[in-house]
Amino acid sequence: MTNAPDYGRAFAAWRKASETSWRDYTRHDFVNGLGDGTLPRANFIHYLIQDYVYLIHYSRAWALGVVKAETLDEMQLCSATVDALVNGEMQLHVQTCARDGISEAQLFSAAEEPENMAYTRYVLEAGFSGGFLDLMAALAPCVWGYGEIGAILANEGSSETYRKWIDTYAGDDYQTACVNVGKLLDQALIARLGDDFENSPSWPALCKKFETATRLEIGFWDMGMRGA
Ligand SMILES: Cc1ncc(CO)c(N)n1
Repeated sequence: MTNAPDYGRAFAAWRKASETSWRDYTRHDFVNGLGDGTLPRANFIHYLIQDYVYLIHYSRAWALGVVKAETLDEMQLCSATVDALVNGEMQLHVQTCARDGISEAQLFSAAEEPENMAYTRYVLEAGFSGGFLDLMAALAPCVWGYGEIGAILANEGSSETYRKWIDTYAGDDYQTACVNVGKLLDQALIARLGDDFENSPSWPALCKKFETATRLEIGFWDMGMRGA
């Protein structure tokens, strides 16, 4: 069993507060199928097309972080994340799909599954109606969950079939992004809620947003298992 990664204090606290959902997310059958190569290729491609659409809206939500930020550090983290998503992670999707004969135009215009729409619109709404921390609590399970899953599969995966996907999330660039998000979130929480942020009256509502987004990640994997 791989240990929890060290992405900081907020990560450890939120992860623990959502323990059961977090386990169901990071140890989902879809994840196991990526690790041992038993996930059917058709399910993977359907997932990847949906994930491309997901990342479009997820990038918009990080861009909203630039709007909601209150310090230059926060603006830098959010704008760097938009860059990493749009110019980095999404290339995996474009290249992998291109090898299966799916063009970028097809990816961009793919019909969005309800589970996909529910997740990204939930995150955007958390940002529209709330402050920077509300948005971050809803954005965080995506970043850190795939970081943890990448680390688990790099250690425990037994197949080469989905190696490129695994390496994207287990790799240094992505793991460094997880650590940087963790550092900045710890700072943002301390600046707004005080050093003892886990005991602030605002904390439970943030935990709830984190867990809701985690449940929506489980729904996203369920969608992937169901297939097209
Ligand atoms: C649904 C989902 N969650 C997290 C990530 C990681 O960025 C992703 N690409 N897709």
